[in-house]
Amino acid sequence: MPDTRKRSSIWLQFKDFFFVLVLSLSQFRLHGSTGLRSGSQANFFPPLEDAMLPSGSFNNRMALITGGGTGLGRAMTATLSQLGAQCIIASRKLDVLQRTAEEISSQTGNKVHAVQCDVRDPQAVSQCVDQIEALTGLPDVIINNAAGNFVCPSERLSPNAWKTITDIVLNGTAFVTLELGKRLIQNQKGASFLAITTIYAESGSGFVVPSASAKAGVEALYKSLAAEWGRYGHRFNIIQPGPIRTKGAFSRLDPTGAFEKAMIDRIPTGRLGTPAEIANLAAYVSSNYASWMSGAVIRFDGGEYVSLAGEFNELRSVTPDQWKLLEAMIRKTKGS
Ligand SMILES: CC/C=C\C/C=C\C=C\C(=O)SCCNC(=O)CCNC(=O)[C@H](O)C(C)(C)COP(=O)(O)OP(=O)(O)OC[C@H]1O[C@@H](n2cnc3c(N)ncnc32)[C@H](O)[C@@H]1OP(=O)(O)O
Ligand SMILES: NC(=O)C1=CN([C@@H]2O[C@H](COP(=O)(O)OP(=O)(O)OC[C@H]3O[C@@H](n4cnc5c(N)ncnc54)[C@H](OP(=O)(O)O)[C@@H]3O)[C@@H](O)[C@H]2O)C=CC1
Repeated sequence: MPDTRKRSSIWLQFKDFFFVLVLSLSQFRLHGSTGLRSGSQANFFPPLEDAMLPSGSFNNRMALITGGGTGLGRAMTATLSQLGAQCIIASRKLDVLQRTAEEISSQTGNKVHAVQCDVRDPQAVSQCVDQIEALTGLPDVIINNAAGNFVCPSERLSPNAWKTITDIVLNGTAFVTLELGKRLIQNQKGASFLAITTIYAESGSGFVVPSASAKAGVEALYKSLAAEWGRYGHRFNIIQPGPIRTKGAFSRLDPTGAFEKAMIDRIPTGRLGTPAEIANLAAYVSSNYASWMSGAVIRFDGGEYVSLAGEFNELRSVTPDQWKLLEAMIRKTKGS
């Protein structure tokens, strides 16, 4: 490469790096390391953080939460445990699971068990279910929450990148669901199955194509089993969350923090969701208060999906004075 082109390419790379750095620092200054930013209309929609169901709603019930050591799975575990459930949390990192289990158990007084399991491996899933049967018996509540994801242009995805995400999300959910489903059927015990997907499972989305494809598969799996396995006492439901700040999701989907403002601007309720809010919804769907709910797909996103979908929604930024002008122009039109 000639010297001048080499120098200009290095300068471009430096400029990109500098841009990302400035962006990240400005995000940090604005929001601190953990703070939530929100639009002014968020004042209308304050998040309630306390458990919604009556205490004891999950007494004598066993709940398995995959990916329960972190983020949303951790919040769901905390809520179910607070409501009386004995919880089992399962994922790859045993140290993380054990720390979460101890913290939640000590707060709620109800035992939380930590079981190591890579949901991509059907043999590991079967052994994990053996362990669960020995610890608590088969669960009454199963929440398939474990997932993997990162933003990446599809032309940069390797076959293994595709396989990794689809294995965790679609195959992992299928292995856990089928293994437990079969054993529950054999034992004539009913259960509530809940899958956590995402709003783009329905629309598809560029730059997260393996996740979108796998989550759509999970939704097909759960709707199909809702129809087939009701006769065995099983319910299957789906929650599609919009953006809720967790380290796992935001570090992989919005690494610089630049995307967050755009998300909040388009969410009609003016803010991100909170882990406690989705935990309350998951608890309700998994509880006997929802025993007539099966095959449901619940979008829980502050209105983000419809906001993205409506062709004219950008007109929100038109001011009252501009509307006067627009209306006058439209009224002046005669005929076609
Ligand atoms: C802002 C939020 C708004 C909305 C959110 C909406 C939806 C959110 C959905 C979610 O699911 S968020 C949850 C996110 N949480 C996680 O992803 C946690 C678990 N993730 C992981 O453990 C890793 O990130 C993992 C998914 C990559 C899996 O780790 P593992 O160790 O098994 O894989 P490897 O590191 O060996 O990678 C496998 C394969 O993928 C390629 N790869 C990894 N990262 C990237 C990347 N950023 N870009 C491109 N490719 C990547 C990696 O190179 C390997 O492929 P090769 O072997 O090199 O071909
Ligand atoms: N936060 C958000 O804005 C949104 C999240 N979601 C969904 O919510 C759920 C929770 O995500 P969130 O809490 O944000 O992110 P996290 O990264 O905190 O949670 C993902 C969990 O999955 C576990 N996991 C990953 N790979 C495997 C594996 N192979 N086997 C077993 N467990 C695994 C991880 O544990 P470990 O590393 O120990 O294996 C981790 O606890 C996911 O299904 C995600 O798709 C959907 C829409 C929006």
